[in-house]
Amino acid sequence: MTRRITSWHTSPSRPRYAPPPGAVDAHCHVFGPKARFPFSPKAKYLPADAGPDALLALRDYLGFERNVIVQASCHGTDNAATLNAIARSNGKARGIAAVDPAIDGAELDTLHAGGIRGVRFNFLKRLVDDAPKDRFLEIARRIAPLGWHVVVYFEADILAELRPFIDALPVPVVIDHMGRPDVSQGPNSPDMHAFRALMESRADIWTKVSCPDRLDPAGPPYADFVRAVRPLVEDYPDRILWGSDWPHPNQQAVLPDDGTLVDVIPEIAVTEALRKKLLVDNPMRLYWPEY
Ligand SMILES: O=C(O)/C=C(\CC(=O)C(=O)O)C(=O)O
Repeated sequence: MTRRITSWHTSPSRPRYAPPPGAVDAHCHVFGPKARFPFSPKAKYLPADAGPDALLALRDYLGFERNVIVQASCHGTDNAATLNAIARSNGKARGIAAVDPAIDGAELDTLHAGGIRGVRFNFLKRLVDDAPKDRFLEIARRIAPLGWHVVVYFEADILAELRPFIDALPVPVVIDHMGRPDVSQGPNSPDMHAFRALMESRADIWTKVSCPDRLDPAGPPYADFVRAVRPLVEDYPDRILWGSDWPHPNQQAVLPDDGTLVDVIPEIAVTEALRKKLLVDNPMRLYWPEY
């Protein structure tokens, strides 16, 4: 693995849809820059640099005000690149870390001071070597006093197996990309039923209604994604978040156009009130509760 990959569009279109003032892109990443923030020896992909300058420029270009930067697996449990990007944002970014179970209280406090508000548990076998549930539960117990939450990333085929683990998490839970359902099966598919059962199981589970590019291989205008996801937005308006997923790790086969992704927002959240919850009120409640 030596060739560094570019998974993002270098000249995305300008979206037709203008997000409301204060809009938050609640799922994005940074890669490096590698010279300062080397990738993990265990990284499953080796991306080109996609650092804070590019992220913040894209934020402005797309009409957003804030970012939630999620530690990408290529940086392992060294959160320095994510912390650097948060520090560069002038208070307009917060983050989600990946941590080792051995992390001590002082290190957690340092992460909190640097803008981290949760940890991510990644269950995708192509991205991580192991995902030890018992150790993840230990971490979740450790972060509870900080008021943090956990972000869980998995694919639909392991949701049933993960349910006891998710049920046992003692802090709020955010599910990435709705647990990657097969959206081509529509809004009433077995995947969507299982996911809705999870959303019903407790009041503090949230989800990101994001990544049409990953979930809908038919591509723009992502009609299957819109058909499957719109009812979810309407049924859980206070527990949904949206994220661009820039720089789209591993999406180099078909580079997603970020402007087109933003234009999906009014298709899944069809009223101004829903869009304000999705893009402003909900992420602010979770990531900037002091406002
Ligand atoms: O960020 C995403 O949504 C998805 C990823 C990458 C990732 O999560 C990581 O590297 O940590 C993926 O599916 O390859």
